[in-house]
Amino acid sequence: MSGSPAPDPDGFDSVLALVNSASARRTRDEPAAPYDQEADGRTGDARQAAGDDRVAARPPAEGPAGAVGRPGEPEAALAADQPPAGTAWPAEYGPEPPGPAAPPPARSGGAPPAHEAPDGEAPGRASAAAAPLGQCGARRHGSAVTGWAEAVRVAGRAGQAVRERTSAVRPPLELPLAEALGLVLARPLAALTDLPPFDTSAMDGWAVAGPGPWRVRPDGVLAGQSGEALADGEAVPIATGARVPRDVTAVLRSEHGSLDAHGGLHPQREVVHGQDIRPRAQECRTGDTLLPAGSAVTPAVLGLAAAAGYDTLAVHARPTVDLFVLGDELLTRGLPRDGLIRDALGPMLPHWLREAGAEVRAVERLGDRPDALAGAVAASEADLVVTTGGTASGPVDFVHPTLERLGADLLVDGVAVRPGHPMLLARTAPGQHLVGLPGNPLAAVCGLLTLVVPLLRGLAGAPLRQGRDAGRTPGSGAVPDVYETRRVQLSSDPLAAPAPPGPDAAAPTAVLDAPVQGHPSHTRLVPVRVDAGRARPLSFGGPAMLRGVATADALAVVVPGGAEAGHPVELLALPWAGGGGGFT
Ligand SMILES: Nc1nc2c(c(=O)[nH]1)N[C@H]1C(S)=C(S)[C@@H](COP(=O)(O)OP(=O)(O)OC[C@H]3O[C@@H](n4cnc5c(N)ncnc54)[C@H](O)[C@@H]3O)O[C@H]1N2
Ligand code: MOO
Repeated sequence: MSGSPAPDPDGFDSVLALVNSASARRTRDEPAAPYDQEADGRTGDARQAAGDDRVAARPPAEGPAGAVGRPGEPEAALAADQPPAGTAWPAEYGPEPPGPAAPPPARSGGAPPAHEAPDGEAPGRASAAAAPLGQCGARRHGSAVTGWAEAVRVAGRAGQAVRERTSAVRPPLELPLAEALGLVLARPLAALTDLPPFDTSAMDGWAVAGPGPWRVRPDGVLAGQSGEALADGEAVPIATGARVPRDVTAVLRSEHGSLDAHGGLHPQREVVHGQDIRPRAQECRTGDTLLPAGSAVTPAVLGLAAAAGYDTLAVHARPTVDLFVLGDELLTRGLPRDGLIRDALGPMLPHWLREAGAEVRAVERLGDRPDALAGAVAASEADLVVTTGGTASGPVDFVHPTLERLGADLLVDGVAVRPGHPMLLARTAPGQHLVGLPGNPLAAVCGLLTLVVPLLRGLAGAPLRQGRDAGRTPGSGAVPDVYETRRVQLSSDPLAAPAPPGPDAAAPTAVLDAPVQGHPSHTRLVPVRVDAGRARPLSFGGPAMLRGVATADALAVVVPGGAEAGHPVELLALPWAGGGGGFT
C-alpha cells in the first residue's frame, strides 16, 4: 500500500466532508432511495407506472439458454443488452438505425455457465457468494446512490486532496521541455524575457529613418543580426524577425518601395511612424504570468515556454494506475465461443488512461478470483487501482466483498447514471483510491469519464470541473442531480435562454439534433457526433455496446427525463475528437 498512516495524510477528511454533506442533502431531500429500488430493481409494472420506457423494450422474462447475462443477472440488464425480435428498439440504444435492426447476437445453446474458466484454466472462483449491494461491509460514506455531477466532484476532489497533501513528499518534477508534454504545470509560467526581446521587423523590406526618399546603405540586416544606427534619410535592407537598428522610424515592405538608378529608395504609399515594427515586450514583459499553474502542457505551451526562455518545466508527475480486468468469461484472442466473449476493456482502457494523463503500470487479468484481486490491490503501489467487472451483485461479483476485506472506505457506491450505475470509488489506503468500473463495456467508459478522469485530473493538479449544486427541483426524480434543475430551467427557446446552471458552466455544449429519451431519475450519457455545434445522438449506445462510442466525438449528458431536439446538452468530449486527451 502506498503512503504511511498519519492524521489525515491525504486530505481524506475534506473529501469525506464533501461526501457527507452531499449525503446529508440527499437524506434530507430524498428519504427513500435505496439502491435496490432504482429503476433496474423495480418490477416491470412498477417501472411502467413510473414511465420507464425500457419496459416496452424488455425481452421476455426468460432469456434463451446460455443468455448473455450471468446467473442471477436481472432481466432488466438483459433488456439493456439487446432488443429481442419483435419488440420496440430500446431507448437505451440511442436512435433506431435505418433499415432493419441488427439481429440479436447468436447465443449458443448448452454453453457452459459464464463463470466457468476459459481455456481449461482452474476457475478459482469466489468461495462465498458476494454480499448484496448496499450490504457491503466496506466502510461506506454517503448514502445509497450518488448523483452524477456529484460523483464527478467527489472523484476530482479526492484526487486533488491527495495531491495537495502529498506535495511535500512528492515535489514537482523539473523536466526538459519535450518530456513535459501532456503533463500539468506545477508552477505558473512566468516570462523569463520580454517578448519580443527587442524591436523586430515584422516584414522583409527596408528599415528607414526619417522621411523619404532614403539613401540605401549597402549593409543589410538579417534575422539574428543587429544593424548599426541609421541617420535620418538612410535606409537599410532588413529581413523579417531581424532586430531593428537604433533610430529607425518604420519598416517599408519590399513591395511598397522602389529603387531608382542612383540607389535612392522611394515609398509608394504613405509611411506611418512605427509601421511593421514589433516593439520590444509587445507580447509580454519579463515576469508576466503567461499561464497559471494547473495548465496542461500542450505542444503550443512547449513553444511558448521555449520562446519565453525555458529549458525545463516544473510539472506534476503522472498519476500511476494499475488496471485489473476481472471475469473468467473473457478471451484475449479469437472468436467468442462456448459462452465466452472477447475482453474489450483490456485492449481499450490502458490507452485511454494514458490519454487521460496516467502512467499505466500493471495491466492484469485476474479472472474471477477474489484472492487474486485482494492480493493485487494490497500489493499495488499505484495512486489509482482500476478494476473492471464484478461491481454488481452476481454470484462472482466480488469487488465489494474484496473492498470490505481490505477495510476500504467507499466514497461513491453507485451513481445515478446510465449506463454505468454500479460504478464505485473507494479509498483503499492513504493516498490510494480504487475505481470499480462496471463490466459492460460502455458502462465502463461512462465510469471512466465520471470517476477516473476527474480523479486523475485532481491527482495531476489539473483544474476540476466546477460542480455547482443547484438544489432540488420539486417533483423531480428520485436522485437530486443538478441536471434536473438544468432541465426545468430550459426555456421554450433554449437558444435564447441564458446559459443553464450545471456542473461546469464552461463545459462544452451542443444543441441536440434529435430528442433523447431520458431515464426517469438518472442522468444518461449518450454517444453523439458533433458538427457545427449540433450533437447527433448515435445508435448502439446500449451499456454492452461500443459500436456507438467508436464513431462518437463525445458523450452527451442528458438530464433525467430526457431532452428535446434543439435543447443544449453538455458534452464529455472524447480524446480522439480533439476533446481533451490528457488535461486539456
Ligand atoms: N442485481 C443487479 N444486477 C445487476 C445490476 C444491478 O444493479 N443489480 N446492474 C447491471 C448493470 S447496469 C451493469 S452495468 C452490470 C455491471 O456488472 P458488473 O460490474 O458486475 O460486471 P460483470 O457482471 O462482471 O459483467 C457485466 C457484463 O459485462 C461483460 N464484461 C465484463 N468484463 C468485460 C470485458 N473486459 N470486456 C467485455 N465484456 C465484459 C460480462 O461478460 C457481462 O456480460 O451489472 C448488471 N447487473
Ligand atoms: O448496464 Mo448498466 O445500465 O449501468 O451500464
